[in-house]
Amino acid sequence: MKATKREKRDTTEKKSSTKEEDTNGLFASCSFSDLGLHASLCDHLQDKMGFQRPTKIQAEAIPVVISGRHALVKAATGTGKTLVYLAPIIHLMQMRTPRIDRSDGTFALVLVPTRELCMQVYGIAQKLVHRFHWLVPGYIMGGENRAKEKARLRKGISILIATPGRLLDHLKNTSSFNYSSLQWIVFDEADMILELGFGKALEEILAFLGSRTGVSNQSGNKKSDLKRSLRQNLLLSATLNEKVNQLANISLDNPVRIGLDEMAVSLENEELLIKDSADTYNLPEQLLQRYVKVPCGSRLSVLLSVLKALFEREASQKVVVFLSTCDGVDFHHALLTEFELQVETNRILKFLNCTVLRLHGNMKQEDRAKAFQGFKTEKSALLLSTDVAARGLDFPKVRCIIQYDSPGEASEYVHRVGRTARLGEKGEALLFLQPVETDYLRDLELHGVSLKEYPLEKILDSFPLLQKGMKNPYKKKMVSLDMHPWIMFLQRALESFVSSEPSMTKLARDAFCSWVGAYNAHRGELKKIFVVKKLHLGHVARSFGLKEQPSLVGRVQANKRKREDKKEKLVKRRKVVAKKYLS
Ligand SMILES: Nc1ncnc2c1ncn2[C@@H]1O[C@H](COP(=O)(O)OP(=O)(O)OP(=O)(O)O)[C@@H](O)[C@H]1O
Repeated sequence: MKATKREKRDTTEKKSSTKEEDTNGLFASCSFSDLGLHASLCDHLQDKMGFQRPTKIQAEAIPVVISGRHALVKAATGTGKTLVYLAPIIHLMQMRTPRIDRSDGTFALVLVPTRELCMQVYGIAQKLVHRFHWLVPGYIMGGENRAKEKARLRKGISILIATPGRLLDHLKNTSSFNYSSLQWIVFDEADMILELGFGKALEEILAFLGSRTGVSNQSGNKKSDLKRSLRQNLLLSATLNEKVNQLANISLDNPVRIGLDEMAVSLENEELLIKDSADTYNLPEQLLQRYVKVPCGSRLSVLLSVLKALFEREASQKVVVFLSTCDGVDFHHALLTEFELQVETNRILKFLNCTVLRLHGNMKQEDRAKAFQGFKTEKSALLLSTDVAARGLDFPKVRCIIQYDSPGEASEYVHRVGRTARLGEKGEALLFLQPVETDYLRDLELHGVSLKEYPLEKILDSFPLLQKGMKNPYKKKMVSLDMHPWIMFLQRALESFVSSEPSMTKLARDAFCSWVGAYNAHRGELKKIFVVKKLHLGHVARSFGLKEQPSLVGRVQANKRKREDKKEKLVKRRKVVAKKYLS
């Protein structure tokens, strides 16, 4: 007898799931339909999206979401948390009778910290509603055209993905935005939303939408005859910690805790309390985590050498380098795109032979979107980014994460490295530290993260300069890394390249000044590890290919003025908005 399509699929599923369970233990042994999801949705997940089985976190959390309970979900990066909320919400929405119509307004709201994540979640929602054409996903976010967003909101968006600032803007100013039927609020990367300073905005948003009960300030005006259901709120992140306590308490009602062990959470005076002990983070087991100790003056040459070694080892691969500032991204992007090196007499070669992309918050929205999509689809590329790419972004097949500028808190480290080794894939991460910063390793260890040392000498010795009979003094006596012949050669070439082009020199100077500012902005305990006064600013300048240290005085004041101007403009704008809203 011929096997049916579903039987054939079941056999394939069994085979692939056994393999997956053997290799990484990430997947559950049940199927999506065992979790109670609608058959069409399960078929779509399997046939069109290639998801044969739920991951363990999906198997545990999806039934909870279907049950209607509020939930707090903590699970490692790249384990499929987006589906944890989107699949059951779509399942519940498609079941409603009468059918949801877009004119009924928004039923589910997903709040995310960044524009790129907003686009990404929207893309997944679009795929998941494929067989339920009456459900309309949409997004609103900073940088987009407000008038177009207003028009989309007027037509109706059933599943709305939003960044908090822009959502608040529409709640205040778009009267046609109908959220009277809102049933779900999801805070994806909840801790990051708060870290970005959106705490007050979230409180205002919840005041508009009704925090736990689902009684929003529009509920009374509801025109549709749909039955009002109770609100269900969900909070998710790989690093849920004590910082989300307040948000959890105003938004969640007796939540189910998933991935947070009993010891890490308590109930005090009816208030949920996530304790410091929740700060131990799970990282993908297969992720190779290393650090490299580099004196400040050689940082740039070592970065370039590591990148060259990576792309020469495997021409086709994707690498992300995290930097602390937008100016830093711009400078390194220009440098890595244009820098050439004379390897032999009359032979000049491009130093890095790969596509180099950049991403940061000061770029125009269309350039940001282009870079984000570009890095998603490229088979081989290098992405230079600030922390806008650190959270939630799912770039396929990223092989290596380099944290050239150190992250702040351990949670930032976890999310940055989480862009690789996703869903059981291989991945490696490299953290740059100066000798005076190595206490940071201890800080990471307190959060359950431990790193091995990277074999830098071996990599540097492999470059051609040494193979041509040059002596390596570095090998014989323990002199500084700055004296390694390859590093000396490269540093000279970099300095002459940066000084030969005025535009490049300007980029380097700006990047230097911003870097010092960012270094000085470390908070709390980290201020004791990253101490500007311990740095030799001349060596910092060398790490931007500058022969001399630029003056910081005028710039620091100019930056301060710029910040103050910006603040003033913001206050003015808020006043205008408030006036409009109150009148
Ligand atoms: N059941 C599944 N089977 C196969 N692939 C899956 C499954 N669930 C999710 N994925 C894929 O796994 C990848 C990671 O998913 P997702 O981005 O939701 O992870 P995450 O846990 O939210 O990560 P982060 O914490 O970094 O935001 C995505 O490419 C997604 O398409």
